[in-house]
Amino acid sequence: MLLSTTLVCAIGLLGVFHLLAWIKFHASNYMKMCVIPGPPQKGILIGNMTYLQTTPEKIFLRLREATKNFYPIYKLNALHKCAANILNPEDCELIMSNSAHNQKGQIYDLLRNWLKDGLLTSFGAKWQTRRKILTPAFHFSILQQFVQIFNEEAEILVEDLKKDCSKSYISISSHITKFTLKTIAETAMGSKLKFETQKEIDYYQAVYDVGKILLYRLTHPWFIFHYVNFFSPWYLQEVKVTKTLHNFTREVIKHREENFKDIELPTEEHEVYKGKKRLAMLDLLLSAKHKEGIVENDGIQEEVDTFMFKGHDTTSAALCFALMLIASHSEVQESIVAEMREVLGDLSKKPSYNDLQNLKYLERCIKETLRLYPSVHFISRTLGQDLITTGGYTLPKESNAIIHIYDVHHNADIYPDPEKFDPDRFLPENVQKRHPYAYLPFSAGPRNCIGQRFAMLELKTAICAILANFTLQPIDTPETIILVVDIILRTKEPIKIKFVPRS
Ligand code: HEM
Repeated sequence: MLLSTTLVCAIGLLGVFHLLAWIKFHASNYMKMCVIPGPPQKGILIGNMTYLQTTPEKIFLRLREATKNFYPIYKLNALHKCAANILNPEDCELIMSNSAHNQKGQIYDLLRNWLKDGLLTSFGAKWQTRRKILTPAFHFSILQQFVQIFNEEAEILVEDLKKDCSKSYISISSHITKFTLKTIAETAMGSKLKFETQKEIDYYQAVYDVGKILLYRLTHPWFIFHYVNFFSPWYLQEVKVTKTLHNFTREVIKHREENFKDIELPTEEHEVYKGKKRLAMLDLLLSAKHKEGIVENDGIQEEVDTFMFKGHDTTSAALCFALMLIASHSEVQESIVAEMREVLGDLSKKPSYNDLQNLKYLERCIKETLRLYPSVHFISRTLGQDLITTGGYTLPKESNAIIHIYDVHHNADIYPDPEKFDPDRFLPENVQKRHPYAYLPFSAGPRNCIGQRFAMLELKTAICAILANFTLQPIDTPETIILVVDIILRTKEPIKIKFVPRS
């Protein structure tokens, strides 16, 4: 009896010590960050939650307003956490170039039910091993093979658009999302989706539903925290949708693994590059599992889910914005088509990998699209050590830093007349004049986007296929769309464009 009472007391005391240490740690971080300016708060706990608890379009505007008022840095508080919001290239560099700050910020907890601990969300040794396994999947010889898939899927997209082009406009986002989802499914998992079977339709619906749930959590920031999320009205729906997503990818992996022997995996690393057969990213993971035992089934699933998410939503948003900008700037559209004629000879020719590399003007248009509308408009890190910003503020170890890529890209001192669509900003001589961290659509430093060259090729292929078949006329324009905060930058309503068949 005495022993058990002593044990309970000891555990209780330990708990109290832990709690005190935890309070001391957060209070000390809070005090250090107090001096950073920021929007008005309502007490320590509520902080800026009410400032951010409004509609997604108003949150978007409030963030821009905060940038205007507090540049180059401001703080936001929620519960016991304080985040520094970083707006200038110099501080971005301090954080992104230093691998001590490689750990993602708390906001990524939103994604953990779905993506678990995949390449996007993991850090440390696990992230390093996975990045090493997956990097060969983006070697140029593998990307060369993917161009065929991009062309096949772009052709299906064009056929889809042809069915609707007699209408006065097409709301493009569902067409484009299907294209990018199918493209990533085939390249990442070796799986050709048609969205005809019930399982595929359910998966497509689940990808859509999970986006809505994540947006709800993002705009009700207390639900970002796991222990609070249990009380979210969407929690059970999130569990159900996540199960559908996981069941689908688990089955695809199982099927691919059963046929694993037929896939002719490379035996040496250099054979990955020489392989004549199309290799899906999943094959590299299966190879790592079977040959080296360095990744388990759960690990493979984390990565497949991560690639399905990161590989479709980002490119879909970028393609929608690019098409809107091209439709709204007829002179740019003509110049892209003129370049296509020059490089391809005949507009109906499917571009090869080399053709795509030679479409330099189109590349500048895509870069400028991603400047104006960076699909990933913010990223966040947990700082691995104290950091002193260029303005002299100390950001303590373990505090969160949010890098607002959107605001860096819209800074008038870096990009004069920042709302103007001007692809020539990306002429080499103009790029040279800017700070290397002034353009961050794919992030930068060790945790940059592994799929950036993949994305550029996919976007170019789709735009070529569309412009070879249609002239685009504007319905929505940069002036009429309403941008909203989401994990990915989106418009409030799907973008509308008129597609006129090219004679
Ligand atoms: C226009 C298209 C794309 C944009 C704008 C984009 C942007 C980004 C950004 C900003 C990051 C850093 C995220 C962070 O630090 O939190 C990132 C990471 C990542 N991206 Fe992309 N991405 C695009 C396309 C793709 C594609 C097509 C794939 C896959 C095929 C992909 C896979 C990933 C992965 C796996 C990561 C995590 C990398 C790591 O932490 O090691 N992305 N992307």
